[in-house]
Amino acid sequence: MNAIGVAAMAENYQRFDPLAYLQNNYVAPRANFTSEEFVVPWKLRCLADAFATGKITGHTLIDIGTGPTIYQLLSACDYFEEIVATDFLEVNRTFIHNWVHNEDKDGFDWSPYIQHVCKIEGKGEPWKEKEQKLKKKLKKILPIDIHQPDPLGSLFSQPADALISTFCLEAASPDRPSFDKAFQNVTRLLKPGGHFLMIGALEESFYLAGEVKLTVVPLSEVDIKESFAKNGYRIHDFHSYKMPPTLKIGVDDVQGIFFIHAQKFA
Ligand SMILES: C[S@@+](CC[C@H](N)C(=O)[O-])C[C@H]1O[C@@H](n2cnc3c(N)ncnc32)[C@H](O)[C@@H]1O
Ligand SMILES: O=[N+]([O-])c1ccc2c(c1)CN[C@@H](CO)C2
Repeated sequence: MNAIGVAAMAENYQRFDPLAYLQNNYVAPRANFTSEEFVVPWKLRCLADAFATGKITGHTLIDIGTGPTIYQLLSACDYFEEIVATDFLEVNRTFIHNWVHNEDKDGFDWSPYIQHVCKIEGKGEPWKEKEQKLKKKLKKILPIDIHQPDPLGSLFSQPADALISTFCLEAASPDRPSFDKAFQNVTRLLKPGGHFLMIGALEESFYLAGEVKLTVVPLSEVDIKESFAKNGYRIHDFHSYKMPPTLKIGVDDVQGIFFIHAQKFA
């Protein structure tokens, strides 16, 4: 592991501003719910369709690098008893805690996301019911460091039934070797036969989150498929989204987004 690069990354993340990050990525123009040509509905569709297969289910789902967002858990909450959110930064863990416990006076309005997911899931579920269900299942919000051999430390003994991770590994690693090592580290958190859903950035080298500019490991579609294959996964599904010029708004240099559904060999 590139200890100096990882330490520099950790230092940089101390200036990560959750609200700025949310403003950059989770409000218009990127969060336009009128068409799946926009990136956020595209991401929600990928997740809703993956869980609708019913193949991804169990007791515990761990979200690796939750950040200040919960959209990635909305379709999962019908299929797991317990959802574990994790993040490197206390400011993000507190952000999620405040949302779960309705203490988020200066929080973020996730209702358009919850309403959209209820609509595309087509079960006629009232959005406030889904919101309450997720809050009830989000039982743990833990510190994590993907560069540690045991990312959750002693906080988590038995492997999880499934993992989800969105924009974390490539955005938290200083270089490709560190990314590959982090991939191995998080794979240890998943039981054999468990499913892993990942959403991430394609060919991105930086992103902004307030005053700070974070470096990102540029990944191609081949890179990410290779990472899963060489770490003992079978790829069930892969989709990619090309970022339209209208959504290239200066907050990063992302070229596209990938969605992958993989299963760890038993
Ligand atoms: C680009 S954000 C992704 C947030 C959210 N999952 C989403 O979909 O927008 C990257 C996240 O990785 C977290 N992170 C940074 N370094 C990390 C590390 N060493 N281990 C785990 N997470 C880390 C950051 O705190 C941040 O929340
Ligand atoms: O278009 N989006 O919906 C979207 C959402 C989150 C993020 C990006 C794009 C690109 N940058 C990553 C950080 O590496 C975070």
